[in-house]
Amino acid sequence: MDRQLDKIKLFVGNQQAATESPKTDSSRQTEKAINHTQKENKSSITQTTVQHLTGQPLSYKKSADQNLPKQKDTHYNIPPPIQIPTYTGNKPNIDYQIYLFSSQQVQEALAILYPKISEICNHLKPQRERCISSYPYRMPDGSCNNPYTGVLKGASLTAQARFVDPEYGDPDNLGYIPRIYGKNGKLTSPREISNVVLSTTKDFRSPRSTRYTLTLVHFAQFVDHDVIKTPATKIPDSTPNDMFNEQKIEDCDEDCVKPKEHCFPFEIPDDHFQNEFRTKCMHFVRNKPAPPEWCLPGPRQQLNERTAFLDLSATYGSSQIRVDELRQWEGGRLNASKDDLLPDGPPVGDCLPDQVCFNSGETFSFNLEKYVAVTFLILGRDMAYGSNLISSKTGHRNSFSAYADPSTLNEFGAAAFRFGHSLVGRHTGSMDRNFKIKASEEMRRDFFNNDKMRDLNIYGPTRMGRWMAETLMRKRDRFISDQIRNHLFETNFDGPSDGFDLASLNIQRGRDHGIPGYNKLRMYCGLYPANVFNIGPMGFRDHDYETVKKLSQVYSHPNDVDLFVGGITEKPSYNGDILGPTFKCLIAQQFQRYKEGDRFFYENNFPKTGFTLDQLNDIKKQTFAGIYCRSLKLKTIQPKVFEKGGTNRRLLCDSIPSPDLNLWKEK
Ligand code: HEM
Ligand SMILES: [Ca+2]
Repeated sequence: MDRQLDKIKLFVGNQQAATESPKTDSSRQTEKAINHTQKENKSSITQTTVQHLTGQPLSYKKSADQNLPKQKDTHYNIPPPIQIPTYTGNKPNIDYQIYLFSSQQVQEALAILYPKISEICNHLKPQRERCISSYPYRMPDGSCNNPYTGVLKGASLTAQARFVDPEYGDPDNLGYIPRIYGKNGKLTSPREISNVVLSTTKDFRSPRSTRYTLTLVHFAQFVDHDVIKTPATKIPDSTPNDMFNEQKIEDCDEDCVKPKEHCFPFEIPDDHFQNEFRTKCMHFVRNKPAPPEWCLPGPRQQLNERTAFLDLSATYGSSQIRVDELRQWEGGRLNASKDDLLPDGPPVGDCLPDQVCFNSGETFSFNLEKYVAVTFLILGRDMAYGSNLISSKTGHRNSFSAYADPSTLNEFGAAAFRFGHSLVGRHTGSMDRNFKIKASEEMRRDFFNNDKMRDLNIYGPTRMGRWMAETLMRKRDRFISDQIRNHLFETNFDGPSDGFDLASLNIQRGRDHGIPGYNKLRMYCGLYPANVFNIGPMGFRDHDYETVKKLSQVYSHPNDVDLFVGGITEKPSYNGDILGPTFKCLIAQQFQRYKEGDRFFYENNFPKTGFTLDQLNDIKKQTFAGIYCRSLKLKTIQPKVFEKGGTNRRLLCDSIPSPDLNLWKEK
């Protein structure tokens, strides 16, 4: 560890620390390499990049000559599903093979040095672990999945990709200023948009789906946490001996007009948020900028802390350190507490100050997942087939392409896959073994609170699992439950609300990331953009009249409509579908990339890294219901847990297939 610290000090220019430490051959080599690169690279990094990368704030006041983001040529062609990476053109003259930093070093260095990315950018272009293409397993940080065209494709701590170029608010479109201007001036406050377009009332709440259960909602959330986690900007601790500590930024709600560096607060109109706890300005911290590809000048990008691959990194962690921490080191098992819950962890997780937090890669662990099943339901039959996402019933099928880029896309994480926020209801509940309600409470008491998971008498995973499998989710529509739209992270349960609004955060997050308007992404998908606020052929073809009227109250031009708002308010493509066409297109393309960009995708027939035919066919027999039975120790469950009704009646768990572990015995 000490040696690693020394190397990291070296990155920040702490020469004294570097000379005092005992040097190994490799650290000498690294030092030499860094000096060499510094010389080589000086000319290729412009002043603009450095300013951009250090996140220098500019005033948010619009200058007189500030032009609106330039409109690019519109096109109606459906783009090719996979973008060929452009790794050839601008590659600076650096021998990347020299940099054999481990993923741990990369993580530690990034943690210390943010937001001073410019300083590390030249040094950290790691060839993480040396790639051996015959190594049969995934690397914990996702590196080396593609040893042919990019060893870091899809790896944790790389920049999120994009469908289309970002549109920020500063004249050079570099991202000092988030997207704050629309066609006719400043964009409306996210909270106002949320109040007008996305709110429920006491008398009107989103209707329930007639088919899909809450298991689908929270499994989709689990998938989301496997493929993306975008870190917020934090202040590195200035104490020289405690460089690993980062401080959360807490005071972003002081000034909405001239916000502090890294802050992007938004105005709150006259509503119940204005009370003794809150000012007129909602706290919001910008997400961390990511080192751009090859450290070349370019607009601000955002990081992904998770591996983009569907590799259960939410359970196992996205780095070697996390994986090692979570293992029992006996019998190939993960750590667990005595009740088979996750093990207790340090008080740094997402839990209340007086609670014992759980320790996991992310969240409660399942062992074998069928991601494909859920994409099928979310995307609908047409899109799932069209995007090569359907698995055959038996047998191998190669889908890997060395040119596919599996990185999670910014528009997917900041907008499209947040569609799940519309499916969330109002309660957390539990059911007894007869699937009768045992208890239920408003969800607002449960944010960061793990009491219900630990309460094995009334709630606990088993009873909550039954409740999720039996309870229908809300329809995906423009109504977001007041539990997350007014009471997110609330602490003052009985007095005036001091909660957040998740819908506003989604809108503001899109602007923080420079996500262009809804129309831009429609055009990317080959769909007609809306030019006027009506539902005719020139207008919002995929919306209903009432919704378009509301959009026109808060946006002065259709091009201004935020992607999250435009997508979440679309009508479903077909009767019975969950999504409308725009989110369907973006999510389908993302999942196609996850599949085709993953050398370890379970159906691939590659010697050494693939499953044998018997193993694969056995995996294909498994269902999520089986995982429910075994993980939650259930007696009965319906065979399709994401759905309810029809012929999908509850069965004894004994009749649901279990994996044959003999197939995995080393011979
Ligand atoms: C009660 C349920 C949920 C709560 C309380 C919740 C809360 C949150 C919060 C607080 C954020 C960060 C907002 C920001 O500042 O940008 C977030 C992000 C996100 N949520 Fe949810 N969410 C829930 C359910 C879901 C579901 C069901 C899905 C998907 C099906 C989903 C998908 C996402 C995605 C993709 C992100 C972006 C993640 C990232 O970039 O790090 N969420 N959610
Ligand atoms: Ca992952």
